[in-house]
Amino acid sequence: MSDGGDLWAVVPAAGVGRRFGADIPKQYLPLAGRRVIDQSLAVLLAEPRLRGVVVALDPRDSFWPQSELADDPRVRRVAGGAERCHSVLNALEALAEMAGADDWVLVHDAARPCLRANDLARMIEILCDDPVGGILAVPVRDTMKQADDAGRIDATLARERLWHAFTPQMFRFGLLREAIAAALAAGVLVTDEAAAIERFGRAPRLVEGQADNIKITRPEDLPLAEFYLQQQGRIC
Ligand SMILES: Nc1ccn([C@@H]2O[C@H](COP(=O)(O)OP(=O)(O)OP(=O)(O)O)[C@@H](O)[C@H]2O)c(=O)n1
Ligand SMILES: C[C@](O)(CO)[C@H](O)COP(=O)(O)O
Repeated sequence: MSDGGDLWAVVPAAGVGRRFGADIPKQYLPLAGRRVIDQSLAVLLAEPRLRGVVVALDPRDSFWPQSELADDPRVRRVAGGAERCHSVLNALEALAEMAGADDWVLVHDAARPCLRANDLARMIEILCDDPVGGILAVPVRDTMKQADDAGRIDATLARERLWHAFTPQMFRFGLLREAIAAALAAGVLVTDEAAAIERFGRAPRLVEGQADNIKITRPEDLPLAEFYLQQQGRIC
């Protein structure tokens, strides 16, 4: 990296895919000739500045050994935790043996296989000189409503300042490890890394990316991801 620090990745992949409802965890479903997780890892490992990846897996995971990247020397595995934030912290603790406090870490969901290499490269170039770090994100396009407890509209939000937070989310290793540990110690189960950084009074940068960097969450997301990967010419 331009400042002399190294770049690492953490991939949370220990989820069970409850909302997807498949008979195997969604990160192991077939997608465009590979598996979801291998699509996501392949984009990261193709980034020449990346030193290594720590993948957080369910300790009961029996699917990982079949991954085409399981034997890649740049990939280490660690046990995930009950929630995504626990999995990320476990991976950061494992990374502590290799990463310095000022190294950069980007956290990318295994369930986001459509990340574009040029979005990743541009995000790294923009953030590597940033004093805080930031996230890949997309501005909201629809009018956004806030619901009351009865399922009725109780506010229309000013959408000009609303963004969808995606991954990767990229921060300095020391700051990120401390921020997530502090959030968990306070009982705050942050759903993304930026929320932990915000709790520290820092303002992560929003880096606009492509809207096709979707997270595979529900069944209808898989054919959409297949279409997006076809559009990107990434069908194997
Ligand atoms: N305890 C957990 C939960 C989730 N994840 C990972 O975090 C990413 C985003 O999480 P999500 O889409 O919520 O995945 P699941 O938790 O599997 O989905 P669900 O909530 O529907 O069970 C996924 O790559 C998932 O594997 C993780 O590493 N550890
Ligand atoms: C990290 C994330 O993908 C950013 O949008 C999202 O918060 C993950 O949420 P999930 O409920 O763990 O899928």
